[in-house]
Amino acid sequence: MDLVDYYDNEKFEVFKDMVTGFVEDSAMLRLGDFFPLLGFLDSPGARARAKNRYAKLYAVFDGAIEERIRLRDSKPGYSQEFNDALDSLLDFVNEESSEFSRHDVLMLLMDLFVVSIETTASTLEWGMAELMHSPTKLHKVKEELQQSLGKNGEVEESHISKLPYLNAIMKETFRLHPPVPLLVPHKANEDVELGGFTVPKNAQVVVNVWSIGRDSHIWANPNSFEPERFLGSEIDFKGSHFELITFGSGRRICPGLPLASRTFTFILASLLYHFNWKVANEMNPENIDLSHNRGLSMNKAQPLLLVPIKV
Ligand code: HEM
Repeated sequence: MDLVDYYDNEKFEVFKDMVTGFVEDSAMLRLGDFFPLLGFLDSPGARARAKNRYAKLYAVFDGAIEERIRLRDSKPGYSQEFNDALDSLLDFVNEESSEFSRHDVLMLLMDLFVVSIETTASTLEWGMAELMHSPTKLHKVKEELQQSLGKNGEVEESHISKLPYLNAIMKETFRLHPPVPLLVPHKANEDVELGGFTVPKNAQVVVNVWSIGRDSHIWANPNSFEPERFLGSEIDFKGSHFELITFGSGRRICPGLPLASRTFTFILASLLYHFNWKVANEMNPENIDLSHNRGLSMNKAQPLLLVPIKV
């Protein structure tokens, strides 16, 4: 399903603005959602703005589904012209006694495109920014790639598990820059004793993974980007090491974890193996701004502007 035309920059920009605008407005909304008492601090109109953006995104996906259904209906024996995820999902809806509806397809696509794009893109931007800011680490990962892939190789998924430094960079990026810093609100099913406190039944529980990632009782030099800390370490982000739960843990752990981690490493490896990079506007890499934006989303305050140089 093509929501943006790769060669139509304008259409791409419109869609990108819709997604980023929706995420920004939702992040602003969240203060009152997480801490009801602080709801009065929420920007007036933010909820209405987010609703409006949501409605626009909804219309884009609804339109794309409608168009595909029309195409399928107009061609008897439609032979899956696109043969993509949307075709498979619609086939599934059409199966006899299927409990999966067209509305479910729409919601799934919204999750896939909105939740997954922003989170993965944000961590990739942070990973690149941290590496540009630390030339020795950048050099180290490029060397690892060169040694593993040789001179004229192609990055394949099968290479990734054999690149320990690249994997350590991913974990370090997830630790320092979790794109969902407070996870999503959970509710206690029953009274729970936790670290000497009682969490009463039905209490809303907010987990601050951002501060866990920067806790000096857990991590040495917590604010510093040091992928080396993960070399030879068992700590992973798959939900059983509570010092690194960027994707949550337990039953509601992010279902996109396998896709996100593969996408992160694959794209980062490809960008670093095939290109050298310099910061735009002749800026010294040491001066890259590494601050987060205001609000509760953890995007970079200033977008990272880099110029690729083909290797
Ligand atoms: C770096 C990338 C990502 C991060 C850090 C991330 C993180 C998270 C977190 C923290 C949650 C809430 C977990 C909780 O309840 O405690 C979540 C939920 C979710 N994520 Fe992700 N995510 C990422 C990418 C993705 C991708 C690629 C997809 C889809 C392909 C995805 C789909 C979802 C969905 C559908 C939920 C809701 C699950 C539920 O409510 O049971 N995420 N994610």
